[in-house]
Amino acid sequence: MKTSIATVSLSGDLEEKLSAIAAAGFDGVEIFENDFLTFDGGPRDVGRMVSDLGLACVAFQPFRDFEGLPEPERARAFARAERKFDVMEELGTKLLLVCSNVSPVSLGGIDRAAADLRELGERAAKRGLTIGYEALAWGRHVSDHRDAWEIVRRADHPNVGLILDTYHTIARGVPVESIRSIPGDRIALVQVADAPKLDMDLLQLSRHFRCMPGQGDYPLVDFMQALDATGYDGMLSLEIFNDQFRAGSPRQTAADGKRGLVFLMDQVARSKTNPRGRKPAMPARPAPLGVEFIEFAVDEDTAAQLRGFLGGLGFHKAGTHRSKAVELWRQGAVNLVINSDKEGFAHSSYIVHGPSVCAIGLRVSDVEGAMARARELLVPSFTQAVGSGELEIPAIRGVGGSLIHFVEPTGPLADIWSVDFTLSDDTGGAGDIGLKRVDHIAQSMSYEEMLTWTLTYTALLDFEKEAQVDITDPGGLVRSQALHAPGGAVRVVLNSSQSAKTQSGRFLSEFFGAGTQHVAFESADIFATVRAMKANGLEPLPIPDNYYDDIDVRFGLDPALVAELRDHDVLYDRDGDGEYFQTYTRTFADRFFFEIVERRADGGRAYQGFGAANAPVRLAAQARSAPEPTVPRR
Ligand SMILES: O=C(O)c1ccc(O)c(O)c1
Ligand SMILES: [Mg+2]
Repeated sequence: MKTSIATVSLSGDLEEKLSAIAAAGFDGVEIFENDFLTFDGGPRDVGRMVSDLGLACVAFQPFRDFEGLPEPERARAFARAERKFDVMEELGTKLLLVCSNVSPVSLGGIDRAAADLRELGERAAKRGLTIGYEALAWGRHVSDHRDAWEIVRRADHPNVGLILDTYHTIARGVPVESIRSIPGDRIALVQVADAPKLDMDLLQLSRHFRCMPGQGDYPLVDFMQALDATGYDGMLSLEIFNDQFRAGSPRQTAADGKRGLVFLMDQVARSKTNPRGRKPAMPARPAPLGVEFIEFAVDEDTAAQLRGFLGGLGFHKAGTHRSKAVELWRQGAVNLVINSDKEGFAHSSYIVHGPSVCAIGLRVSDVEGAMARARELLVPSFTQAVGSGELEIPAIRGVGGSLIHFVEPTGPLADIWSVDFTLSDDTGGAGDIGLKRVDHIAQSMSYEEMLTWTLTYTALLDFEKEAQVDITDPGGLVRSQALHAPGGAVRVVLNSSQSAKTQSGRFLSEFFGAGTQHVAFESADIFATVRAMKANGLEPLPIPDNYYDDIDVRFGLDPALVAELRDHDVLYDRDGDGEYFQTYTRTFADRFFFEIVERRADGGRAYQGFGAANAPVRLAAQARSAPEPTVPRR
């Protein structure tokens, strides 16, 4: 598969865009006219920059409002086209993208449009050039690729081809199956874009909200399967108009684009109907099986405070690292690592962010497969020297430069603890409070990063996206994207906000970047857990009475249950599968906090959400509440 991307998809000047495109490993680039017009150099200079970077110049675009015009506009359109052909000759590109006319003076009529394209094709042929015709979803008379194809077919000229764009086809609801009857050799170029399912004007949606494959909701796998049936063997070219990307890092956006295309073609190769018999370029997505550990970067002082906090939460020290200032704390199946070593990754992370979650360990079905996918998907891996006899646990870079380590149920990575740690079941603390496992991990990031991480998690591992939700924080809106592994074995919630005043926003600005903001543990009996936690001197986050008065009527709950919720500062939610109970600690060092949840099942599977309806109550309570006094009272 050869890949390309239109310059309009990235921020920066033309030079920055082109170098980002080359760095992400694309084969070609579509030059957007605006990027050319604003460039301080001639078309030959642009052509040289493109070829020096090893890129092919796939197309020059867009050429607007051409077909079906009356005179004198028609003659002027041909003159304009000749001028574009001059530029293309110097640029070194063969293909001009002609998008369907939106002008109110255009006349319509399939044969008139076909005659115009045929004449333009004839003129292009004289210069060894080709034109490709694309139906814009908001075209005046042509807004459907089936009509565009009929025009191209009737133009019947070897230098006139069809351009397909996933956005225009899918946004308009044109059946992708209609692509299967188009001959692949008449398709000049295929543009690929994803988009969120939003009920809005198609032009506005296209110009501001397109996104990389896998970041939106469009059925691109179906589109590609239909395309494969045509025999099309040309470039897949990203054309992504997106306000965030125009403002973001061109390198990050370009890498996201490449990652999205690689993941898309991986899905096509793995689908049952795979008309071209494509072979997957990497192993299948490994399943996340559980959270093996959470590692905290601290210094000596905050390590002492964290021990006290975790002790109050019922954790006990269960091991000491053989060569580093690292401790393992445990409860149920939860492993927490307190790293106060003065060297290595955790220490650098502490220097940059302060006390923080610096790494997460995920148990996955295939560590080698995860690392192989990471390479193909441009996710950087991480290694650091380990002591002799110690395990090297494969890792990739996660959110905010933190690490995601991978372990697996069998083989050398099955038991990481007995290798690097001296294990001692010194219960130390006040005793178990009933925490069983990590239920979910919530990470805060900038708005721009949210799409990057949604795509990275889902492309790399078997995570499924849930619907995005907006949550009100006293400081602004927070957008939340949940991901879950099969059976809820691992759940990750990504939060971001454009406001610097929300909890998510403050997390980023005060602590230098994105990261894990809270970890939720599962209890089998949340009320008993809260009582045990209180007995240890750790008070849950106080929840206002108004909340309980409201849920009483909202869910029609038993008054005894409402009283119990109120007494324990436990929040409540219910979905079609069951009930959810949740409570929070205050924040530790103003940086991260913990949640305790209980998921109950009505019948089959348990409640699946995260209590989104309760999040505003929690956020407001946190905004009011002082951080946890660092060492809990005993
Ligand atoms: O938004 C536009 O005008 C526009 C231009 C060229 C394209 O290829 C396209 O898909 C949209
Ligand atoms: Mg297009």
